[in-house]
Formats: sequence, structure tokens, C-alpha cells
Amino acid sequence: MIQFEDVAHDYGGGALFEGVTVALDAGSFHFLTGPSGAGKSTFLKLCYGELLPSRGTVLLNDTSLRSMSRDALAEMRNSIGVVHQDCQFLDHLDIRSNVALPLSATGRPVSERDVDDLLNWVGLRAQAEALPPTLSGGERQRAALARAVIAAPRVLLADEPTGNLDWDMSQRLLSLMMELNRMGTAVLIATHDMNLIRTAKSHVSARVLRIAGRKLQSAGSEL
Ligand SMILES: Nc1ncnc2c1ncn2[C@@H]1O[C@H](COP(=O)(O)OP(=O)(O)OP(=O)(O)O)[C@@H](O)[C@H]1O
Repeated sequence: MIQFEDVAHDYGGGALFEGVTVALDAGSFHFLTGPSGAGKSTFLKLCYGELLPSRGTVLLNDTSLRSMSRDALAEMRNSIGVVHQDCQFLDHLDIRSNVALPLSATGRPVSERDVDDLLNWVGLRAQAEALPPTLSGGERQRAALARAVIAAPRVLLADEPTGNLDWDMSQRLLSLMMELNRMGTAVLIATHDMNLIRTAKSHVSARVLRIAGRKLQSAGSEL
């Protein structure tokens, strides 16, 4: 589904990683770890064409992102749900409307019941009519995950989706992502949270990737 072929990325201060060849297949579950600043967010941005690699090729469904037109890239992004680390919203729209945006902005029907179910699942039913600036950091993360999954994406890319959450809520969001994966969505989660990784690995077959020493490595079974 997403393939990296000999990918390197450099913002100008030296390569963050190089020689990365990896495939994130349909229905797979991956974690991405590594020290702060190693390039995890950068890796995620390369997956959905927010960035193009300095070297090498990123392919989505066998098509190079570099060769895609702007329209094709936008269309492709409709099949990818992204939880960004900074969780931005349209501040003049309430949480319900923000969560429904991936559907409403692309002209797809919005089922209020599905939105309510999802808001319930992430514990935000009471904040459905609230405006984003009034939410806490953890509430924003939960809303961002709800928005990323509302359109049942074929790929979910989540950048530290549980960074601001307590353990119970982290597990709840993990269950949501595992359920989506069971239904066929490829999931990639960048995280520092080893407990989250261990919990997931006891339920799903997840591969752990680590960026270290400018390489992407498969983390060992000690996790
Ligand atoms: N747009 C940019 N321009 C220049 N440098 C950048 C840019 N974005 C990120 N960087 C740098 O690239 C490096 C990797 O950043 P990135 O956010 O990918 O790391 P990360 O592994 O996700 O870190 P963290 O765990 O702290 O979120 C950092 O040193 C960062 O300062």
C-alpha cells in the first residue's frame, strides 16, 4: 500500500535517515519509535505526500507520490486518516462539525449517529457542541483521532495520538485503532509509549520500526 524505496530525507542540516526501504501493506499494523528529533513525524509526512523525500521514492498503491498531480494527491489523501501531533481544527466550527469534516468537505453523506457513536467512544459526547479552543490538550487529541477515522480510511497515520492521555483513555483509543485495523485499515502509530506498544502486541500482530543512527530498523522481540 505504502512503499519506501531507498528513501532519505534531509531538511538541509544532514540526513535524518537514509536508505529506507520498507512496505506498509494493506491491513498491517506498525509502530514507529525513536528518540525525539529522529524523524518520526517526518517519516509520517513522507507517507502522505506532505513532504517529498530528498532521495528515493515513496509509492502509494504502486504510484510514486512525486509523479502525482495536485488533484491526484488530494484524492489519494481522502483515503488516508492523519492524526497530526499539533491537532489543528477549524476554530469557528464545533467539535461535531470538525470531526465530520473529512466527509462533509468531500461531499460524502454525514451520519449524525455515526458521529455521535464516535464522539461517545472517544469520551467527547458532552463536548460535541464546544469550539476547539475550549478543549484541553487530551480532548483535542481524542477529537483529532475521531476526525481521522470518521471516513473509515484505508490507512491511518497517527503521530503520538496518546501523548496527552491517561492510560485508560490511551487503551480506549488503541482499541479503536485496533478495531479499524481488524476491518482492514493499515495503521502506523508514531509513539514513545512502550506500554502502548506492548499492549497492542498482545492483541494484534504489530511490527515495531525504530529510527536510530539514521536508519530504519526493525525493533527486536524485547518489546
Ligand atoms: N520543516 C522543517 N524544516 C527544518 N527542519 C525540520 C523541519 N521539520 C522538522 N525538522 C527537524 O527535523 C528533525 C526531525 O523532526 P521530526 O519532527 O520528524 O522528529 P520526531 O522524531 O517526530 O521528534 P519528536 O519525537 O520530538 O516529535 C528535528 O531536528 C526537527 O527540528
